[in-house]
Amino acid sequence: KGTTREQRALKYLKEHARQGDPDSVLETFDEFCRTQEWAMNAAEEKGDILDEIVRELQPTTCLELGTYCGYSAVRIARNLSPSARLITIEVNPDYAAVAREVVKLAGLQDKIEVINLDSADVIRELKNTYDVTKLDLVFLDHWKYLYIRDIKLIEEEKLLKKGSVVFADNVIIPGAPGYLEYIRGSKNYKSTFYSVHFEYMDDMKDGVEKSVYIGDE
Ligand SMILES: O=C(NCCNC(=O)c1cc(-c2ccc(F)cc2)cc(O)c1O)c1cc(O)ncn1
Ligand SMILES: [Mg+2]
Repeated sequence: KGTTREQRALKYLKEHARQGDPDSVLETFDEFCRTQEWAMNAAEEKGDILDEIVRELQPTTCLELGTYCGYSAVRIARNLSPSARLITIEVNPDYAAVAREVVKLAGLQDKIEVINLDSADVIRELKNTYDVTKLDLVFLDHWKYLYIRDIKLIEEEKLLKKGSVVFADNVIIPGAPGYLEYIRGSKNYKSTFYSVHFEYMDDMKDGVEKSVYIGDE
């Protein structure tokens, strides 16, 4: 078939989800992944924990690494306060293009900015180019071996403040080499592990890690 899985998912969303309704977009995407084709969304149990973090933290500035089709970007942004925003970075141009459409379908284009660049290059520019002072929430969901590189870069750029939350997907499957040791071994974070099912697979276990920054500003 000439189409990619991501394009087929977008087509399904456009045909079955209610325009401007984030909840409908997410429900429809979950339905697609359970009935048509699996996709690597931070869904179900992972999404519920993400919802809980956003509702409790009420973050003003959020950063997501690894947009994919925009499922978690919509999941985060639907719970943000009016002036809050989410910057989400996706290195893959095909994924980024689909994500922009999904964000538009959800009616959240004023809250979400999808950037199709390498995460490290953007992190270095967040203060100067993207007008960011501090990050209240960071969601790590991109290439797993990059989690440790990028969290160190975020610390170097002094983008975290006391209470900032770093939430990492896939710390069991595929796993994030070096990340768990680093973040659990650091005196600057208080980390909690959540055992969750792998997205859309009731017989597979994954894990997510929530780390609260307690280091110096
Ligand atoms: O950004 C890029 N991947 C998304 C990172 N996310 C993941 O890799 C990811 C993978 C899995 C996963 C786990 C087990 C399995 F059998 C299949 C997939 C689950 C997840 O929840 C993820 O988040 C990317 C850009 C590119 O150009 N080429 C290549 N990959
Ligand atoms: Mg993931």
